Amino acid sequence: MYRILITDPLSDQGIEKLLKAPDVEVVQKTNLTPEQLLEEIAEADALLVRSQTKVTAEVIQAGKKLKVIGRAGVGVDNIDIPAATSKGIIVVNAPDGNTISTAEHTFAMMISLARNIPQGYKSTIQGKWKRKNFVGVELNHKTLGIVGLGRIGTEVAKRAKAFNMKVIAFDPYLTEERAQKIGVHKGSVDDVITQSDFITVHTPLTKETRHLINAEAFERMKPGVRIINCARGGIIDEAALYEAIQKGKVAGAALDVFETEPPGEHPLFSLPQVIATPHLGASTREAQENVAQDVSEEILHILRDQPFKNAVNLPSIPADLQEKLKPYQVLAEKLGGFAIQVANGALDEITITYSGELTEMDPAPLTRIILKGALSCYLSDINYVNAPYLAKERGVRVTEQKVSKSHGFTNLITVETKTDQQVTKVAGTLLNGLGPRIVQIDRYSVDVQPEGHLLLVQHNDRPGAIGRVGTILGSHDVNIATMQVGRKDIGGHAIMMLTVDKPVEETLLDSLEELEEIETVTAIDL
Ligand SMILES: NC(=O)c1ccc[n+]([C@@H]2O[C@H](COP(=O)([O-])OP(=O)(O)OC[C@H]3O[C@@H](n4cnc5c(N)ncnc54)[C@H](O)[C@@H]3O)[C@@H](O)[C@H]2O)c1
Ligand SMILES: O=C(O)CC[C@@H](O)C(=O)O
Repeated sequence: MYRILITDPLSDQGIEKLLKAPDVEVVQKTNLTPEQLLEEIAEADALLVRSQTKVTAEVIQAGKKLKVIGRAGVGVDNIDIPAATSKGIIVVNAPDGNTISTAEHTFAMMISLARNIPQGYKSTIQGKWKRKNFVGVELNHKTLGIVGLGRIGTEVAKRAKAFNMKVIAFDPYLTEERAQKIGVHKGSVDDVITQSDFITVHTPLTKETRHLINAEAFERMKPGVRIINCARGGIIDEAALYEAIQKGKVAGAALDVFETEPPGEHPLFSLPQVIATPHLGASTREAQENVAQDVSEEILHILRDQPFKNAVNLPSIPADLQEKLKPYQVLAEKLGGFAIQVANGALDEITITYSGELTEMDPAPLTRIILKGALSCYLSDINYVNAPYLAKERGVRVTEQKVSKSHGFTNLITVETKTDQQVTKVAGTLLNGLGPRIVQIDRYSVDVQPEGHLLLVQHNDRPGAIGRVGTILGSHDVNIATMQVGRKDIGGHAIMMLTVDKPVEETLLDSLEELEEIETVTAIDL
């Protein structure tokens, strides 16, 4: 039974799938204090939040069983992503479900701002009739500058076109082709800042976007410009905005989000040119149902070990690629485990080479699996999410490459490990109908099923060596299931690769290493 803790208000229809799932217990507790949250999270397999709950490193650390954090919405700035990644916890969001609602809210704010609707409403219901105080401006033929032409920015642009506005957009990923398709002018931040009558921001809050709209930007704007922020507080410098409105440079601002939320008695609210809503962009019945539904499905998929798509801390893999890579998963994980166990010393570097048909696809997901297989020999709590992170944290350099030459195999994965003592190379393939095989250990060709308990014996090729190894195994009651021998020259260095029926004890390894012709013996468990 999976325990899913929900700590912000969510649509009941949206979480219906969770409520009905036979393998899930849903615990809904909103308005928890930080101490209560630490207590509740201890037993949870999944945490589901909106933007209110602050999922700090401390909360993540307290989530002993936590596998996934779901955010019913886009922005994940209330979740400590690096802390989740380092603990191997997947963070999923619902990026599409509230796009339209937020774009519509942005538009509602822009029209309200242009026509002084909130101010006019307030005055009218106070019994006044001050028509000349609330003369507005048309959107028709005005220039709208959009910073961030992602999902919401694009929907805002489309609506602006319907209002006959000229749209200039800046987004580092905007191509000329896409701009033309949407019907916007691709510009620089400077173009947006200097040419717009209305400016709306639709980026996440990042190091680059924090105070992107600041005092210096306000200086360069057209007099009478109007500003809208329905993305994240902090993209606009609120103190600079206050100054710019006071000076008459900015005619007004419509804010749905604030540097601190809730903003309390903010100085901006003393200005009649400022209109505000309490982070309502995504607050529609439809959006809340969509995001809760999307994220609930993702959480169920993750808990049940099924494919999922919107992980924030794991690259998403297109469905067709997932299908192609699926058969290689076992090979990749076993090969990683095998490679690390035959490598002596402290690991410095892993080079993974993909050959044959694997060169025709993006093998990056397999690299994560190989790293997971390798590092789980030393580290607990490792998974596909944190494997690359933990490798990097431990100073292990990981290189991924593709080469066409596959030594006669349809597909081949070679893992070369470099430690402070040696370089070791192992290669594996997926044999049609037969499953994964290890086919190379250093210079030697082998054909080993990477499964169960294995013994790699490095020795000098002398008559009787194989027999003596067999006798010692027998005397320790260890049955040999399969055995292969590889050598390059008669009487030279050779290897034996044995599959045995039970784990090999340290005392047995010592007895084998006492044999004169034996160089090293390595037990491998897969
Ligand atoms: N007010 C609300 O209730 C509400 C609701 C939903 C989303 N949001 C917020 O709206 C924002 C946009 O959401 P979205 O779904 O469109 O996200 P998105 O990821 O689809 O789009 C964001 C865009 O910003 C661009 N960008 C990033 N850094 C940039 C920079 N320095 N300069 C210019 N562009 C930059 C990206 O390339 C991307 O195209 C997010 O911050 C999200 O959290 C707010
Ligand atoms: O949960 C909310 O209503 C806010 C959502 C919004 O800020 C988001 O980033 O998706």
